[in-house]
Amino acid sequence: MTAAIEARSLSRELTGPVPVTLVRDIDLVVEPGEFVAITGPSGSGKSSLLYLLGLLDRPTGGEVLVRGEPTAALTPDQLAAIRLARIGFVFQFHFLLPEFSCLANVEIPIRRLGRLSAAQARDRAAGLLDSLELADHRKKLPEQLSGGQRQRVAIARALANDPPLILADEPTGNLDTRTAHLVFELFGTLAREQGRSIVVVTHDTELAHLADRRVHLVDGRIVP
Ligand SMILES: Nc1ncnc2c1ncn2[C@@H]1O[C@H](COP(=O)(O)OP(=O)(O)OP(=O)(O)O)[C@@H](O)[C@H]1O
Repeated sequence: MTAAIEARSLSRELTGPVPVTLVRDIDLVVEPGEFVAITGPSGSGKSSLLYLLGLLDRPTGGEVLVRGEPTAALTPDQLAAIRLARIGFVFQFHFLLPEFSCLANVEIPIRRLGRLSAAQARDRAAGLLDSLELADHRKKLPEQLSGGQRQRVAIARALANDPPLILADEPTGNLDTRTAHLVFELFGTLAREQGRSIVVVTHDTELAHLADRRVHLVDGRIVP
């Protein structure tokens, strides 16, 4: 099986008067349908690794392969095209557009992809919200929802491009324990039932146990 995403000897250093190593020598393979949690203390490099896997940052050593394809030689436009086609991002802060309804927040990125008519885009956005049990909240503004509901809208938006890979950086950092569990269970469902690969950064080791596998970072390295 071709890995959804793979890191080979991945390193990221910042040069300057005091060089900083964000991640060092990371080898990681994430298979289709696999749900992986990246854990580790604050400052251990979790976000840095996720940004590299998401092609939002470039490594200074090693490489990232998407579906077995090397990415090192690609231009910024080519990297953006891969992100658009293959990766959905979820962040700690939902970044929903406050003046638009939940439906519009999901519909707008679908329309930007330019593949569907306005009516089809609206139907798809509504379907995504329904599948995340947000059917009753389509017309509401983000501020009218709870934190967990808002994060579910953000996940629906991340699914706009039907990505085989979802990368999430502390998506439950703002949520209470019960809601955080529900969000992790949702990721598990997206992996098991829809075959998507999910990589979630969390400092919460209990939540991480809801993933199929845990990768623990200390000082930018994977430790057993
Ligand atoms: N642009 C930067 N300049 C200098 N140091 C940086 C920069 N970005 C990250 N760092 C440092 O690199 C290390 C790794 O940061 P990173 O955000 O990846 O860790 P993290 O495990 O996600 O932390 P947290 O759980 O606190 O979000 C930290 O020590 C951080 O201070």
